[in-house]
Amino acid sequence: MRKIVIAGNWKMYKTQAESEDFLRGFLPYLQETPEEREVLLCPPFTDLSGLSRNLHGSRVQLGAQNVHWEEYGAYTGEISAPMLTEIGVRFVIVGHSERRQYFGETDATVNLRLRTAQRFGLTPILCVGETKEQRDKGETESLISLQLDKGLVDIDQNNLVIAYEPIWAIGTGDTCEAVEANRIIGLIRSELSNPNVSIQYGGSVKPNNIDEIMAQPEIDGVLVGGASLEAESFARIVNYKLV
Ligand SMILES: O=C[C@H](O)COP(=O)(O)O
Repeated sequence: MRKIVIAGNWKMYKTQAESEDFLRGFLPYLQETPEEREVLLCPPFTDLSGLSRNLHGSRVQLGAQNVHWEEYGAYTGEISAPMLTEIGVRFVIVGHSERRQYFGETDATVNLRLRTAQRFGLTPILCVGETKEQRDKGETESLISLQLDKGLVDIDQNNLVIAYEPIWAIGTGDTCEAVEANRIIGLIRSELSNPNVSIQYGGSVKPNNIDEIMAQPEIDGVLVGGASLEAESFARIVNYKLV
């Protein structure tokens, strides 16, 4: 049985005080959320401890936006898996296109981070996706295959979420057609040894397109950036309607 995982990736937004404000507005909406939907917030590192305390006893899980592959060491600016698990973090985003684009993340380092996340009991969310240029050249399928082949070496597919995020759809308002996202996610699934891995769509998911996206049979959730920053908008996404 594939799980529905709906995650908000706050990227580099929200101070600790702002994150607490968000929570006060957001939590009441979860009374309407069907039990089987897993709800996840991935805030900046500085918000994790405070949110972890405030989320105690709630159904919202916490995710980090990155994790280093070593358990500890002289790696200025990085964060380790035990530091995250100690404060109640359960998920971690790995290989987001912004990490690949701005911080030199490669499929090889993505694989190292995935391995370490799993070794310490975190569930990684592996992000894959193509640029506009790669899509225009017809390279989408081969590029994603390569990202999966290299990223998933020796990875346990029983403790994994994948997010398909076409880079041209991130933060642009230019959502990938739901049917096309469904097609690519179906292709991703066909390359996995475990067909029950939850596969999310990410890229300009909004309250006005969530119902159509979640109506697609291959799509098991969403990874939401901008629209997860405001309580009411993320609540509408989490409480999507079955159409
Ligand atoms: O991780 C989330 C994605 O990058 C999507 O961001 P967005 O919803 O602002 O397009």
